[in-house]
Amino acid sequence: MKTIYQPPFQEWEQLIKRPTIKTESLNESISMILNQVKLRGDEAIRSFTSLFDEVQLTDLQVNQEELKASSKLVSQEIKQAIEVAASNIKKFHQSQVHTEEVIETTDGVNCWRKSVGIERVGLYIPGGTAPLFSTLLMLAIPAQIAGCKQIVLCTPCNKQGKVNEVVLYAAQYLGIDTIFKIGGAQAIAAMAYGTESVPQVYKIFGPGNQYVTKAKELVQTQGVAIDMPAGPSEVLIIADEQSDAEFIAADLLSQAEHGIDSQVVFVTTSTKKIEEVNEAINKQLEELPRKELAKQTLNNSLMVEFATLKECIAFSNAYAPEHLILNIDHAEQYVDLVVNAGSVFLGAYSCESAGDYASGTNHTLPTNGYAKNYSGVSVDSFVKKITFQQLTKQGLQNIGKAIEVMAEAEQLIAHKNAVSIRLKKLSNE
Ligand SMILES: NC(=O)c1ccc[n+]([C@@H]2O[C@H](COP(=O)([O-])OP(=O)(O)OC[C@H]3O[C@@H](n4cnc5c(N)ncnc54)[C@H](O)[C@@H]3O)[C@@H](O)[C@H]2O)c1
Ligand SMILES: N[C@H](CO)Cc1c[nH]c[nH+]1
Ligand SMILES: [Zn+2]
Repeated sequence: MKTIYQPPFQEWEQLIKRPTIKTESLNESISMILNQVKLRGDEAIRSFTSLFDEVQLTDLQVNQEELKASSKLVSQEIKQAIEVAASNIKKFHQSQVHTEEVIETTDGVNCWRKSVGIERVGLYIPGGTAPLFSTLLMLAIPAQIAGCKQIVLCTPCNKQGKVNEVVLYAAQYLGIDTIFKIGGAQAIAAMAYGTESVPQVYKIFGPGNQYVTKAKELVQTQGVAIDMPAGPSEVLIIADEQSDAEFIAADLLSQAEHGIDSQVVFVTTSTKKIEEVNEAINKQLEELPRKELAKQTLNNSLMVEFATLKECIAFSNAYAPEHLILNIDHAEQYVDLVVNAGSVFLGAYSCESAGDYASGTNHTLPTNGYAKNYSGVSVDSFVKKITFQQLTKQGLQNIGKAIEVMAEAEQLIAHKNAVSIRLKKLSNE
C-alpha cells in the first residue's frame, strides 16, 4: 500500500480519488449494452450473457424445480446463520417504520404524510466473483417491510447456467420466486426497460461492480429510479498507537478481497502502527483464497499518517468512505466529528464484517465518495412518501386570504379563483 506522511490539505483532493474507477470511459460501452437490450430484449441479454458470463442460456428465469432443489443443497449451518442475520436485519429495519402524526397547521387545516411501498422493484444481487446472498437479505427484507408488491431479482449464473444454491435458498426463505439468471449491465437494462421475460420495474436496487453501477447511473436518466451508486467496496480505518494491528489488517483485507476495483485506506497517528499493519497484512494475505484479488486492491490502496485523530477524521470526511472503522478507545466520543460515511463501526470489536452480514444494519451503501450526498439502503429507499391534506370550511377561511394574495402576486388568477369561489359561497351561507 502506498504510504503518505502528513500530507498537506492541498494534496487531499488527489489522494481521495479512487484510482481504479473508470467512470467516464464506461459511458459508451455500457450505453451500447443498454440500447441493445432496449431494442432486442431477451435476445440481446442472451448474447451479452454469452460474451461476459460465458454461458448460453435458453431459459432466463430460474424455474420452480431449481428453486425447490436449493433447500436440499444448503447446509443446516448456513440456514441457521441466515436465520440469525435475517432476524437482526428485520429488527433493525422494522424500527425504521413510523406512522407520522396528522399536523393541524392552522385551525381546520390538517396535513399528514404516508409511506407507500413502491409497487415494482428490481433487486440486483452481485455474483460475478462471489455469490452475495447476504445482499439478498439486505434488499428483500426492507422491500417486504415497505410493502413492495412485486419483487424481481437478477443475479449472474455460473458457466453451467445455474444460480448459486444459497442465493436461491435465501430467495425461497424470503418468499421471492421471480428470479432471473442475468448479471451485469444487461440485468439492469432488463429491469429498467422490461423484456419478453423480465418485468419492467419502477426502481432498481443493489450493489455491483463498475459495469453494474454505470448501468444504474445511465438508466436513472431514463425514467427509472435507483437506490444510489453502490459500487466497489471500500473501507477506511482510523487507528492510533493502542489499536491492534492484526484486527486492522484483517478488516482492510476483508474489503480488499471483494474485487480488484475496491480500495482500502488506513489512516493513523502512529508511524509504528503503519509498520505493524503492513507486517500483519503480509502474514494474513498468504492464507487467503482470494489473495490475488486482494493484492491488486492493496496496490491501489493507501496508508496515511497525520499528527492528530481530528485530522484523521477530517481526511476521512473528505474521502467519504463507504465504511469507516474508528478502531480507537472511546470511539463514541468522536461520532459527532464524522459527517461523511456510509456506515460507521465503533471500537476494536465492531468489525466491518458484522455490518456486511448480521448486525442488522444495511450493507448496501454509497461508494466512490457518494457518502457525501447519499444514504445507504433502508426501508425509506423502498417507499414514496405521499402527503395528504384536508381543509374544513373554517380552515379555508383561515388561510384563504393568504392564498389569494400570493396567487395574485404570482399573476395566477385561476389559482386565486379556486379559493375565491369557495369563500364567496361560504359568505352566503
Ligand atoms: N457498495 C456496496 O454496497 C456493495 C455491496 C456488496 C458488493 N459490492 C461490490 O459489488 C461488486 C461485485 O462485483 P462482481 O464482479 O463480483 O459481480 P457483479 O454481479 O457486480 O458483476 C458481474 C457481472 O459483470 C458483467 N461483466 C463482467 N465483465 C464485464 C465487462 N468487461 N463489460 C461489461 N460487463 C462485464 C458480467 O455480465 C457479470 O455477470 C464488487 O465490486 C463488490 O465490492 C458493493
Ligand atoms: N462489504 C460489502 C459492501 O461493500 C457487502 C458484503 C457482502 N458480503 C460480504 N460483504
Ligand atoms: Zn464485504
